[in-house]
Amino acid sequence: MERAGHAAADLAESLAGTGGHILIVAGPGANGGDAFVTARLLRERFFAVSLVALTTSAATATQGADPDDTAAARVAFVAEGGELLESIPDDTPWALIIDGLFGIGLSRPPRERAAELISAMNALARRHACPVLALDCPSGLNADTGHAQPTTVRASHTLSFIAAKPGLLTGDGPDYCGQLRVDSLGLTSGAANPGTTAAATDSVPPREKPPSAPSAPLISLNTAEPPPEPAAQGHIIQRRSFARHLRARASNSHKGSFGSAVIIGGAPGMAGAALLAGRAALKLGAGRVYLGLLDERFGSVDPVTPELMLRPASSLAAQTADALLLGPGLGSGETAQRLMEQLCGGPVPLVLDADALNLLSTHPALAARVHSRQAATVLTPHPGEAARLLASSINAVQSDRIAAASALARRFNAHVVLKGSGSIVALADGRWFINTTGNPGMASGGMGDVLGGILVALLSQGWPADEAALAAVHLHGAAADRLAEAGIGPIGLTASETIDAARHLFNRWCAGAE
Ligand SMILES: NC(=O)C1=CN([C@@H]2O[C@H](COP(=O)(O)OP(=O)(O)OC[C@H]3O[C@@H](n4cnc5c(N)ncnc54)[C@H](O)[C@@H]3O)[C@@H](O)[C@H]2O)[C@@H](O)CC1
Ligand SMILES: [K+]
Repeated sequence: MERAGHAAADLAESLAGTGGHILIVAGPGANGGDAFVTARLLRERFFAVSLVALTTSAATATQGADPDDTAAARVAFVAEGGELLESIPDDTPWALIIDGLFGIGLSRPPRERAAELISAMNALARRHACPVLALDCPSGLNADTGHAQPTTVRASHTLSFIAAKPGLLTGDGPDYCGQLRVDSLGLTSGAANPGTTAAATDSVPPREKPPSAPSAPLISLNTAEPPPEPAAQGHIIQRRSFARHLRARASNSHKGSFGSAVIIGGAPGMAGAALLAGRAALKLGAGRVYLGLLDERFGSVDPVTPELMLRPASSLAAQTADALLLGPGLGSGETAQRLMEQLCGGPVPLVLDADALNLLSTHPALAARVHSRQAATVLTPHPGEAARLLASSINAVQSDRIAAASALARRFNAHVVLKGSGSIVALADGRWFINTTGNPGMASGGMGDVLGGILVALLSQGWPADEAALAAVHLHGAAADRLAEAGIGPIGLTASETIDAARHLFNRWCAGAE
């Protein structure tokens, strides 16, 4: 706690500037203890500190993880002349607000005085345009799941202690955390050095308790399935998670060296989805890309990308493929269903996206077939598709994205990419990863098709499906980030632009240029 307070005071000092007034809100547990230590240290550094405690009675400060430490921190603050205020002083021009109300111990929605303090912190930050530093986790955000309560501190900065928590990185987490820093407090070796950002350390700590609540809605489709067990440890996707496959191409290679990707989709009116996936597969290095369109009137050439080999979908069912993507614009008619039945049993890696996932959710025989596949399967649902697959609701999925992705991975014996802010990759063996690349510009039409195309391209080039899923998600987001940095997004970022940026970045990664 003392180390946490020192790390927080250092960051607070740099955020507050010189001589400003700092408001600190302290809760009843160890997060509040961190706040008392921070407050004491900032006073020692001559800052004007106003500390408001959720409970001003020391007797109630005994329920947290480390009650003795919290009580001692409170006593030390008071002993050095600090005052516990009942309410936030009016008319103070705050230079910084520090949220030490709740951390990982939030156990219920904030109500009454707790909710009032959170609302006041948010309102004062807006009024004074001052930064808000959340200690460990913004109060109101579930640090395990990334689910934010209606009343949650909207921090501009979050200093997370020891390691990043999964809920800071997915779902509502990134929006409420602002800039995230992780300080290991010297307690872990290697990656998580004090002051590093979350992206510099790839471990997120064990989930301390089973995912809250989702088990009932999430597993209602198959009651024989055991409730979701949290994996021992998750990871943040880093380039090193898949770097062993990033290599320059041999000079002595030909298009057969990089495999054939087959993409099936593009029902009438939805050819665009399949074309985007095809173009992504081509530009991310598949040797040959066959596009099986259900809309047979579309013709045999895409004039924009004549390299794509367009065929009637039915004729591609028997085509030799090294990897298969089923779903972009597939529709849900009988033809789509028949194609899925035909192709699901094949011996090559299979990516199921979009309408293919919807068919899976409504046809139990298809689901059984996918579960028993010998070759790898990757499912790439967005939260709505995940909810349908789990016979659940989008809210339930979003309230614990890691549990939802892991439940799908178990149910379908597949690797699962649950898309959205902080995409989750849950592998069939139980490991899970959070992706930290990407930006809101990716919430636009065709982005999912591009991800599917990148994925099938890597699979056709022989990448193992687990690392292909990690790489595709990470690259897709990194490409969009690169475009946003250049002002091509986040507003108005298009899926097509993301394909070209991903190609550029992938070549640089493979050349070891960055
Ligand atoms: N575990 C460790 O090794 C470290 C923990 N640290 C701090 O300890 C924190 C965890 O401490 P705690 O386990 O005490 O948990 P918290 O301090 O996050 O909160 C638990 C307390 O809040 C109360 N509470 C929870 N939800 C509430 C609600 N909605 N309304 C009113 N009261 C509510 C609980 O009854 C309990 O008293 C971390 O987030 C971090 O800030 C740091 O000091 C660093 C080291
Ligand atoms: K907090």
